[in-house]
Amino acid sequence: MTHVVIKDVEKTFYNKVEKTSFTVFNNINLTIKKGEFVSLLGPSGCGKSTLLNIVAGLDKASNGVVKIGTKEVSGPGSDRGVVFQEAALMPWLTVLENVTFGLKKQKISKEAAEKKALEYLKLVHLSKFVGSYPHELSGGMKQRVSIARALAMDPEILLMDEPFGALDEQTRSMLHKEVQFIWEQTGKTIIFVTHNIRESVLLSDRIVLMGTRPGGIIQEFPVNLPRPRKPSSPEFIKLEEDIMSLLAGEIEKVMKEEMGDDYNTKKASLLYSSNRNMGEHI
Ligand SMILES: Nc1ncnc2c1ncn2[C@@H]1O[C@H](COP(=O)(O)OP(=O)(O)OP(=O)(O)O)[C@@H](O)[C@H]1O
Repeated sequence: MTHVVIKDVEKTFYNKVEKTSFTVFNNINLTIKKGEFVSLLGPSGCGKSTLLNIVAGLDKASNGVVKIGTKEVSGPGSDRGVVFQEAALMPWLTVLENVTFGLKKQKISKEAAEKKALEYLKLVHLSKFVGSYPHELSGGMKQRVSIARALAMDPEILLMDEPFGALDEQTRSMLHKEVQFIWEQTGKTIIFVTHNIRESVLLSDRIVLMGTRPGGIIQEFPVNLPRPRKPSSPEFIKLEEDIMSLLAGEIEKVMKEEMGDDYNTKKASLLYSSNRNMGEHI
């Protein structure tokens, strides 16, 4: 069943002071099924976050429409929960209070809100930390609170914008397992932004590769590997390499543009072949 339809979407930013405009992408067409896990993958600046923000209703498309079911997106809504790279928890509230905070707008009793929050905190394995404050938690734990907070609102769709981008490798790997578990348990539709090829192959049903200058969808890759996936398996490595080779030119384009005279092909290939990150922090 179709869940999200992105039709002919374009985004152009206007700079009113300099009277210039910049089109991030145009003609984005994408259909996502109910319960599907889709990754938006691409080099820095290709517009992954912009597209996710348009689906979230936090930003407006310059042209085209986004529909959730039959309803056109015109702003944020409770049918979509967003998880950002930074957890953005309220430091003066406990873990439990942070999760129940968003539920206050829903017309449910305090007890029911707490029951719901506890249920999702259990799902992300934080039952022991309900009374802790954000500064007492690790980065990975904070991100799990923010996932629980989004899930407690019971959105149909979870929009995740590089949720593990700021975490160390071990924590990231643990959260990959958690997010797969959550997805299997809840059956949510997930749109997941990343520039990490391995992460996208590990998690998604389908990878939507985006390129830049001009921005758009380059290719879609269905990932038909059985779960749990093994990054060491030949099929996994083959898919990573197929994606990487397709995008090598894209990354080079971005790096050349951003580094100008400092660009060095040898250095670039060393930087990006080891972890298959596509132009992070350049
Ligand atoms: N509010 C804004 N005004 C002007 N330009 C913007 C605005 N937001 C984003 N951009 C530009 O749009 C382009 C796409 O940005 P976006 O953050 O969506 O890319 P991304 O693919 O998510 O990158 P990254 O992986 O680095 O987060 C960039 O060139 C960025 O500078």
